[in-house]
Amino acid sequence: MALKCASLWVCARNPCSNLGASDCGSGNSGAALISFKLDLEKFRKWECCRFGALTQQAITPVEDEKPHMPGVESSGAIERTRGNEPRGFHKDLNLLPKPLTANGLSSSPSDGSKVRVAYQGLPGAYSEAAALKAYPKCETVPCDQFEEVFKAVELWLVDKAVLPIENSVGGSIHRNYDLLLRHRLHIVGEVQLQVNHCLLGLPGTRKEEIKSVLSHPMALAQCDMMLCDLGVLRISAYDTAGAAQMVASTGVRETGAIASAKAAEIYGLDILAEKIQDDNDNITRFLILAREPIIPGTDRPYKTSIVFTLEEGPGVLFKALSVFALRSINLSKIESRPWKQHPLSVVDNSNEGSAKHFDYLFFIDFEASMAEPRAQHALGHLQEFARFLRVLGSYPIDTVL
Ligand SMILES: O=C(O)C(=O)C[C@]1(C(=O)O)C=C[C@@H](O)C=C1
Repeated sequence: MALKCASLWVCARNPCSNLGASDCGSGNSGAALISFKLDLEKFRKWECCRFGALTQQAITPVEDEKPHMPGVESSGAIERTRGNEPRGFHKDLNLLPKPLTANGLSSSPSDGSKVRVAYQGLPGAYSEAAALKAYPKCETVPCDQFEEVFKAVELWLVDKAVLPIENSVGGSIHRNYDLLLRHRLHIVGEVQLQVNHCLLGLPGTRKEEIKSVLSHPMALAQCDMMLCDLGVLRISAYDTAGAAQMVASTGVRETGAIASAKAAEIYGLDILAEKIQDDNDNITRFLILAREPIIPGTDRPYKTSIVFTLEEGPGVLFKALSVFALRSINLSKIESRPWKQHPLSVVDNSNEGSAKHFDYLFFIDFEASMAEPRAQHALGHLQEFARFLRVLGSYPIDTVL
């Protein structure tokens, strides 16, 4: 039976409606949210639970719908997209795709001929490279803000979104953890990307002339040592490619940008220094999001991402994590975020007065597929401690850099 699971939500103990709409979904009324007791049998059979207006519309079949699995089908995706122009070729910037803005979100969606993948930033951003690693033939759609990346998928303007979630040097991108919870998209894949930063400047500039450097805060943090050595002023930009474009358009020789070699090519800048990140192994992990979850298999290594909250009490987190240890399931990531709808608990202790505790959401990635009984049992067990539990996605691990 080929069932398509439109959404996999599990709300334990507290019904979703108690969490507030923004914790459970994207501003739709509580009626759009379904809470159900985790039924392992149904879970096993991938019983379908559908809700939300968007999922009722027909999906236009698209070419190359499956994420590209590096090493499984073909490789060299990013190189193929670089084109044949000689380095330094100065393209007409007006011909580049314009980022989506909140207004632009009302324009018509894909014609169905290609997978359209939204990302935050301008052409030449690392997020675009991540989209092309996952879908080598996709049409990439730049967006101004992360929020617009989510909206572009929710409003059917694109098929998928690519979102940076953590970096091996800079750590987690907290804003994107919060957005994952606020929206109802599903994680359908991940991309690990080696990020090699370059210092870019106007053509003919020498590195010693640079007095200030523009880039995304993550990129500035990843190149901290080099920036300290240069003794330059750091200026934040929305994305690395946007920083390169700004340097190209303002034409100030003393201002450089940290961005990719591809951004140098697109915006006609010189590469003044290469591989300037503090750690040579500078890897950013991106998530691929879609309106519908994929049906997980067991044919290759899978990862499952969940978010939950716990009751207050000694050892509760220890018990929650033990559900994975007991089944030899490896955890690859744990992140805690303030539970914004419920930031503080007041606990009355008659001897010592009342105490306030912060309430947290725990995001966990574990290395098992939801198609495996051990993963289903672990979540059934976790439900005994969790006040709220949601599966964000079960998807193939990206094993090729
Ligand atoms: O600015 C870009 O090029 C991005 O794709 C964003 C981003 C990030 O958010 O971490 C992605 C990869 C690098 O770690 C630096 C910046």
